[in-house]
Amino acid sequence: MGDKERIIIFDTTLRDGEQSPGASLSIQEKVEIARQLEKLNVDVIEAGFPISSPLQFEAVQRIAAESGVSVAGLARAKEADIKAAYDALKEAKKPRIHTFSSTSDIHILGKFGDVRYGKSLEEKRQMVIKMTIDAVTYAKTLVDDVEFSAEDAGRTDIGYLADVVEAAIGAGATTVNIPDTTGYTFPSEFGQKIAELKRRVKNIEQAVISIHCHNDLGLGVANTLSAIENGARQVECTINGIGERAGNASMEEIVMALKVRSDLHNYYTNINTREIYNTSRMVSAYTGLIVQPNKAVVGDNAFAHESGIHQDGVLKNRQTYEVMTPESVGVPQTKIVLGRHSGRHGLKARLFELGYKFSEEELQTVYQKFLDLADKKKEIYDDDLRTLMGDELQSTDQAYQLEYLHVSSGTNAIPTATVIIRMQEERVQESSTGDGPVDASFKAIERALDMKPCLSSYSVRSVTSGRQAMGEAIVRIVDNGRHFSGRGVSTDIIEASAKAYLQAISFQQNYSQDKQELATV
Ligand SMILES: CC(=O)SCCNC(=O)CCNC(=O)[C@H](O)C(C)(C)COP(=O)(O)OP(=O)(O)OC[C@H]1O[C@@H](n2cnc3c(N)ncnc32)[C@H](O)[C@@H]1OP(=O)(O)O
Ligand SMILES: CC(C)C(=O)C(=O)O
Ligand SMILES: [Mg+2]
Repeated sequence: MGDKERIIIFDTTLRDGEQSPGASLSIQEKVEIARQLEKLNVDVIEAGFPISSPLQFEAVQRIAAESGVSVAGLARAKEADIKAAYDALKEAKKPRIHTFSSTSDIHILGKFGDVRYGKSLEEKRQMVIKMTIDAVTYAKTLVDDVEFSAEDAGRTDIGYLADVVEAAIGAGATTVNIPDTTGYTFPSEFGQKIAELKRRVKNIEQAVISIHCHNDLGLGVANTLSAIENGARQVECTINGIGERAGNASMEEIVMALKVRSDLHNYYTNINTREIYNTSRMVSAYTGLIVQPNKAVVGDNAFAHESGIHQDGVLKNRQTYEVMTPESVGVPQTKIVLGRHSGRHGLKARLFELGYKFSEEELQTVYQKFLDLADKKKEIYDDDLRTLMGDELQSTDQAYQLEYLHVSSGTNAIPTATVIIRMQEERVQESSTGDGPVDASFKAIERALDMKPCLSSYSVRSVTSGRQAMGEAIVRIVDNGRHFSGRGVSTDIIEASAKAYLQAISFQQNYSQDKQELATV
C-alpha cells in the first residue's frame, strides 16, 4: 500500500440534511450545529442555499462570518443564485460557491423541457454545458474555490457526464461533484463511473473528485466507499444520514468504516471521532429527526447487548461483539441491556455495579424474579432492579404473602377480585366486588384475613419510564393512632396495590404480636 491519502469531509447536514421533510432549523440552531461541526473537524460546511429565503441567507452569512473552516453556499447555475451565495459568504475565511446543473436525460427533459433550453435533447444537453460554463466562470470571478455538481450524475450517460465535468473544470471548478442524486446506483457501478471519469476527463487532475450519495436503496455509504476506492477524494455526507427523502450517506458510518477497516486501505479523515455522538444528539434534538435505535455508530443500540451469550462475551472481552469502542465515537459506555434474553452473568454484573452484594444462592432467587419481571416488561432498567432488590429484601419476612390475584373490571362490568393469600403453611382464597379494581382487591384481602384495617392513605406512582413502567403503591393503615406503611411494586398497579396493602397489614400484625409477647413476659 502507498502513502496515506486524506479524504475531505464535506458536511451538508445544514443544506441537504435540512431538506429532510420536517427538519427546518432556526438560524441559531444552524449556527450552533456549525460550531459543533467545527469541533468535529469537518473540512467543509455547506451552510445552506442562500437565495432560497432570507433565513437561509442570514444563517449562511452568520456561519461564514465565524467559521474557521471552509463554508459553502449552494446556487443553481443562475447568476442571481451565485450572487446571493457570494453575498452570504463574503465574510468567510474560506468561502466556497457550490453551483450545479442537471445532467441526466431524465432531468434535462423533465426539468428543462420548455423550448427556452432548446428543442431536441441534444440542444438541451448543449445548453446545460453552456449554463455550467457560464455559472462556474461567473462564480470564479467572485471566489477562488468553486465546486460544480452534475445533478443526477448517477443516471447520466458517462460520455456526456465526462463532457460536462471537463467543461466545468475548464471554466475553473476546483472540485467536481458526482452526485447519485436519486440513490439509484450499485456500489460496483458507481465506483466504475468514477474510475471511468478519471480515464475520460483530460483535465481531471486539476480538480478534486467529490461524490454525494443518496440512500434511496440503502446504498449511500457503500456507494461512497466504492467511489473512494476508485478515485474520489471528497465525500459529501450528513450527520445521522439525514437529507432529502431517504437521506444522504451518513458521515459517522463513512468515517468509522474507514477508521475501523484501515487494514484494508490507505485513506483517513481528519474527523475527531470522539465528537460524533455529541454531534448526532445535537442534530437529532434540533431537527426533531429521531435516530433509529439500531442505527450504526450512533443508535441507542449500537453498543447495547441484550442476549445472555453476548453479554457474557462482552463482559469477558468487549471485542467479542464490538468492532469499535463506544468511547471512540463519544458514546459514554457499552450498555448491557437487561431483558428476557439476559443471563446470570449480565444480571450479576449490573447488580454489582449498583452496589448489591449477594451469594450465588441469592442470585438464583433474584434471577428467577428478574425473569418473571422480564416476561412482563421489554427492558429492565436500573430502577426496576433497585425496586426488585428492595422488594426482595422486604418481602421475605412478611406474615402475609400474595400468591394469586385475579381482577376483572371494565366500563360496564362490576369490579371483582379474587385473591389467594399465604400465611406460613396456610392458604386462604376469597373474592369480593368493590368500587373499582383496587377496592375489590382490598376487600377480598380483608375477607381472606378476616380483618378490617383502617386505611389512612393510598397512592400510586410510576417509578420507571415507558409504557411498561413499574408502578409503586404506598398504603398506610392506622391502628390505635399508630401508622403502618406498606409498599408494593409491579408493572400491574393493582397487584402493586394489593402487595402494599398486605405488607402494611403484615407490619401491623407483627407489631401487635410483639406487643402481646412483651405483655406476657
Ligand atoms: C438535488 C438538490 O438537492 S437541489 C437543491 C434543492 N433544494 C431546494 O430546492 C431548496 C431551496 N429551494 C427553494 O427555496 C426554491 O426552490 C428556489 C428559491 C431555489 C426557487 O424557487 P422558484 O423560483 O419558485 O422555482 P421552483 O423551485 O418552483 O422551480 C425550480 C426552478 O429552478 C430551475 N432549476 C432547477 N435546477 C436548476 C439548475 N441547476 N440551474 C438552473 N435552474 C435550475 C427549474 O427548471 C425551475 O425553473 P423554472 O421556474 O424556469 O421552470
Ligand atoms: C445539489 C446536489 C449536490 C445534490 O444535493 C444532489 O444532487 O443530491
Ligand atoms: Mg443531495
